[in-house]
Amino acid sequence: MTRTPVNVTVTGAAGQIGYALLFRIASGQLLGPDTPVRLRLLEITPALKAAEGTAMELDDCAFPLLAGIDISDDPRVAFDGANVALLVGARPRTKGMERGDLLEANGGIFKPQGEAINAVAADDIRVLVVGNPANTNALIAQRHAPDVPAARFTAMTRLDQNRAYSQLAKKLDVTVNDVKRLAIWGNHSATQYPDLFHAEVNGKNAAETVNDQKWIEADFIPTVAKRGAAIIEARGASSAASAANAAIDHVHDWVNGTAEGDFVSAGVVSDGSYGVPAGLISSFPVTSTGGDYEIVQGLAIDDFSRARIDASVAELAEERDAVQGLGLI
Ligand SMILES: NC(=O)C1=CN([C@@H]2O[C@H](COP(=O)(O)OP(=O)(O)OC[C@H]3O[C@@H](n4cnc5c(N)ncnc54)[C@H](O)[C@@H]3O)[C@@H](O)[C@H]2O)C=CC1
Ligand SMILES: O=C([O-])CC(=O)C(=O)O
Repeated sequence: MTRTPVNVTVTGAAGQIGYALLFRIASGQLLGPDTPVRLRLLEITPALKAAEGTAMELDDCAFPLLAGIDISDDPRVAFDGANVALLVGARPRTKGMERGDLLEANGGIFKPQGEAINAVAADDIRVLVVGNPANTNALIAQRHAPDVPAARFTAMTRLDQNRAYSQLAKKLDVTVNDVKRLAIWGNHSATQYPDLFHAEVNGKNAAETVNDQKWIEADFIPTVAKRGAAIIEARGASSAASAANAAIDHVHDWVNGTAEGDFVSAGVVSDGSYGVPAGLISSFPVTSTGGDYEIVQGLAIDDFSRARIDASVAELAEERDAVQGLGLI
């Protein structure tokens, strides 16, 4: 192996997504079969021992691409020289916690992490925020990294996209390989808008192929938007392997490029496209060439889609105002 290893920092490494994610990164699925990786794991102090256990298992896999593992509870150490950062660790909502409390607790995590990325990460750093509320946590981190191009901070809505692919494929009795250009708009929350009106199934418009507006409104959209809650209800724990899988998809396509003629979903900093206020981190249809996600331009938005996008973006603006009110950005 002659290439210099890529430094991949993963926060929340001892958590359940971390456990599903690290082995796939180390096996080459994140960056490709020719790219060695060095893992930098960030955990809170009480979870360091568990992270060490996971590192022992990673060693025991003898992955040819894994050039080393470092573990730390200090963001300035864990993000030092990071080329890719997956911000998974977050403060989950617990009983009796108000939304403001949740935003404040996460501000206490994502503000210092943004500052550390600004101070010590590599110049080509690319950040994916998975920890919820993902879009607003990404916004907090981005605002505390003024020297890093804003476009390098993204939030994960790829799991929502993958869920939408499966639901549509089942409905039409096709495979996910027949589906293209199915994107999520807005927030990674129950207000998100999975858009069938620009999606294609075997080259034909997906909404027209479904030809069932009632199913789209009463079944498809709520099923995708509330899938996370349904998994928690069924599994007694939130999505982990599927979330890790989506994180792999997101970074893989960002770095290696999206397929010609297709687009994917990612929470990226708005430039004002489609009336989404500039600066919000909102999900859009995006393509990547040359290592940059760019918002797909020129899609016609009808009244139905407009109302859905506006509702989710309004929620993002509320979250931004709340963290602004708390002095977090
Ligand atoms: N965007 C998306 O599509 C999805 C997001 N999520 C979110 O991902 C996050 C992680 O989920 P799980 O792994 O299941 O949770 P988990 O609770 O199993 O693991 C979280 C880990 O983060 C660590 N952590 C907490 N604060 C930290 C800090 N300041 N620095 C480093 N590590 C820290 C904890 O010690 C814990 O090990 C949650 O916020 C969850 O809601 C989950 C599924 C999908
Ligand atoms: O609500 C959660 O913690 C899990 C989540 O984001 C999802 O599964 O989409």
